[in-house]
Amino acid sequence: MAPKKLLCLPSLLLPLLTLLLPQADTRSFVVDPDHDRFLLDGAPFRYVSGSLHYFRVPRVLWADRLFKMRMSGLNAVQFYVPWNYHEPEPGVYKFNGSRDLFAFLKEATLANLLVILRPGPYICAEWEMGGLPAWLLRKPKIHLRTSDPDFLAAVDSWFKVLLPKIHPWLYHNGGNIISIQVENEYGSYRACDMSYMRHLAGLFRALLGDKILLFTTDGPEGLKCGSLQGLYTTIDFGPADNMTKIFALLRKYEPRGPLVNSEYYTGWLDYWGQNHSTRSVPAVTKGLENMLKLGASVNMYMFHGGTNFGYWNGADEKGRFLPITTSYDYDAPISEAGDPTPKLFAIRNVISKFQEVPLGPLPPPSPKMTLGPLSLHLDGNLLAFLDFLCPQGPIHSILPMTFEAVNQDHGYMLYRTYLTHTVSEPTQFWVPNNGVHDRAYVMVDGVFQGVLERNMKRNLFLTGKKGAKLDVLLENMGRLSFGSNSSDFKGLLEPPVLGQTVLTQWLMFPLKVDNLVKWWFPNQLLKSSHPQTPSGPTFYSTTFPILGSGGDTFLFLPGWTKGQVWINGFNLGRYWTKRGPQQTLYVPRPLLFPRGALNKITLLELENVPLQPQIQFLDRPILNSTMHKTYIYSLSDESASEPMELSGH
Ligand SMILES: CCCCNC(=S)N1C[C@H](O)[C@@H](O)[C@@H](O)[C@H]1CO
Repeated sequence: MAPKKLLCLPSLLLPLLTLLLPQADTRSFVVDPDHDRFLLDGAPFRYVSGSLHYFRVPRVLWADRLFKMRMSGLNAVQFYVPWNYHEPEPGVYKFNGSRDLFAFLKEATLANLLVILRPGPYICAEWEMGGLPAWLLRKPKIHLRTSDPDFLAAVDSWFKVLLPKIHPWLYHNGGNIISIQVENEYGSYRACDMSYMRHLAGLFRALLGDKILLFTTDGPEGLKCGSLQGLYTTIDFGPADNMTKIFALLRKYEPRGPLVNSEYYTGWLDYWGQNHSTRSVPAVTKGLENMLKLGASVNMYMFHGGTNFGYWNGADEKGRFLPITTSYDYDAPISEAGDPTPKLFAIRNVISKFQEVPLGPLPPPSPKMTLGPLSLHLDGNLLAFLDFLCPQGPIHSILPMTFEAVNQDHGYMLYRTYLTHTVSEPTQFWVPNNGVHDRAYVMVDGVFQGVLERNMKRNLFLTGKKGAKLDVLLENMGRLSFGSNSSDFKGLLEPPVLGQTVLTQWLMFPLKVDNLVKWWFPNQLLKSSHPQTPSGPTFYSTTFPILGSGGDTFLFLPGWTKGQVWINGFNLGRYWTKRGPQQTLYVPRPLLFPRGALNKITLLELENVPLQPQIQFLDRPILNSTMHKTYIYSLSDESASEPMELSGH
């Protein structure tokens, strides 16, 4: 829906008003190379922008977050468009509800914020597969982010749907989008395929016209392969980097025009199993002030981080596979729960030295709610619900198949085989070539045997009788979102080995866990009386009313190990209490039914539950639990069963 023109005014007023308002054909946002600045409608302009990802914030909270950004003194908001969030299957497009990109654009307009749009196709962002759809990997030999014809065909098809919808929102067409980024830090990717970048630039020009400012963003080391003639070159760096040196390097690629830092890091991302990341207020504000003094335009990454709900977190590879946490708080100026922080007020103070900030106070932190402890009851082992989790039945194959090969993009898949001989002595069970992507929960005849984990836990020992059922639940912990030199396929990538026997003849059960939680459990009048061995993948739940008017809250799962949480059918994301550093999950108030109605919480605990299966809702987050162990896997030792513990407290 294009922005509404002023067509509803009485006809006598319209001619007068249109004389006063800048007309679409006089609206412009351009580079002024003679004065190293931007011009907005012909007047000198510098943007002070912040990143907020609509796909990490419930739609009902978009206006609140954008208002707080405006009140912080920002005049623009920068955000990505994740391709996989909007095209879940080839040719199936979703722009409704929490995916309504155009409603978000309208909210940004209402907040009086200009927009810097970054539609990819790759976005990184610690998002699942960097925003690329997993269904691309159904062609296993595809070369992502290159001029591979299969990749370009999918990219063209997507952008021929998206970019015409963006066109009316361009600033010179009456919208609020002032610039658009092509790809994302392409110079950090190994391919350096300039025909790919030229293809994208041509496609963007063909679909968006020749007036919109197109740009690239790269780190200092990526400018060579990331920049392209005809696209304005911008750079990204953080508070600890040498601004003078980096901007001097940028000038080699963009000798004239405004200096632009498209990602000034106000904080940083968190990985499960690593300590919580922070960036100090003085360091962030000092760097910001130095850039503003130079007249640079700056986008702060992130200004509000939000949450990786569901299965949407990505991962990095730094010596080993590192999944990103559910919280994307990022130590950003606006906290994950939407609260202004001291960092926000310090940044607002810096901005006020250079340009007007809106008068009036920032809204106070939102009301918070505490509740509990609440006891959860056992619904049953995951295996007890297999018929409902995989209604179409299993797929049979001699060798195990990947998630992508069976069209299961996210979540969980059960692999089942039957022992062809009895193993009476504890016998090593492992998957060659680090082939568990990413975590496996192993059962024999329904009895939990333990966990295998990519890079971290390569084998376990088990016994079993001939004909026993060997079940391996595979968890996809999120596909690599950065720097991956190969496609991150998920599942059992190799046939497992038991002792000296390569196990073949597998049944694959792609599991629709969200459907079970949303549609089957709520209709269960009587509690299912499944045989209970409360260990391994197991569902627990309870219902609860909120007290008073409720508020934002933080789910705390003391003693639980690792799993997934749903509240009223909404997939809140992963928890991993045992590994940290995140110990709580943000629960936005709008997810909870008001007083008088019952809310339902369901947990899928993958390993072991506490003696008291209880949960609590706290009024504050715990994101920085000191890591009790720093794990490292000795890459040389293929059969190492346990990672070495580098430090214990
Ligand atoms: C560990 C390096 C992860 C690579 N990502 C980097 S450098 N970043 C640049 C990237 O463009 C952005 O999307 C974010 O991913 C950001 C980190 O938050």
